[in-house]
Amino acid sequence: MMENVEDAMEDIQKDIQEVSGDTAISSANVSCETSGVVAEATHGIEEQRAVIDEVDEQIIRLLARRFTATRQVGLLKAKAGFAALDSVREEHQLERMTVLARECGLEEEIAHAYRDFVVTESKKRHRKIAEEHST
Ligand SMILES: O=C(O)C(=O)C[C@]1(C(=O)O)C=C[C@@H](O)C=C1
Repeated sequence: MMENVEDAMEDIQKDIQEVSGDTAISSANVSCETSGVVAEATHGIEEQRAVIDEVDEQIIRLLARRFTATRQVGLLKAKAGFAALDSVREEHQLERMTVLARECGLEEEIAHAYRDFVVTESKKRHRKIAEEHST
């Protein structure tokens, strides 16, 4: 009887060892998987940030070019006494940018927000140029 109890205890201890060993192995696997996901995410984010930096640089260069062109338009408008706003031109721009956004898979509201920003800023500058021109 005593032997049986001892045998039973031994079996239980072996079971505990097996279970805790398995748990250690599976938690090791989980932490290995987790570090793989973290490494992949870190690498992927770095790659995309390089793309973002390149795009931002191009956008700033293009914006500088656009504002140089609109400044010339502003000067010509001021000389000729034309208004800063040309609503027909703005309507065409809106239609064109809506089509472009759709073609590129860009949300229309982003294209419209961009257009609103640049056109509003360029009109502010036109008005300032006109003021300077009249004084
Ligand atoms: O095309 C013009 O007439 C401009 O003055 C340029 C611009 C623009 O920034 O694109 C700005 C104001 C006008 O209402 C329309 C367009």
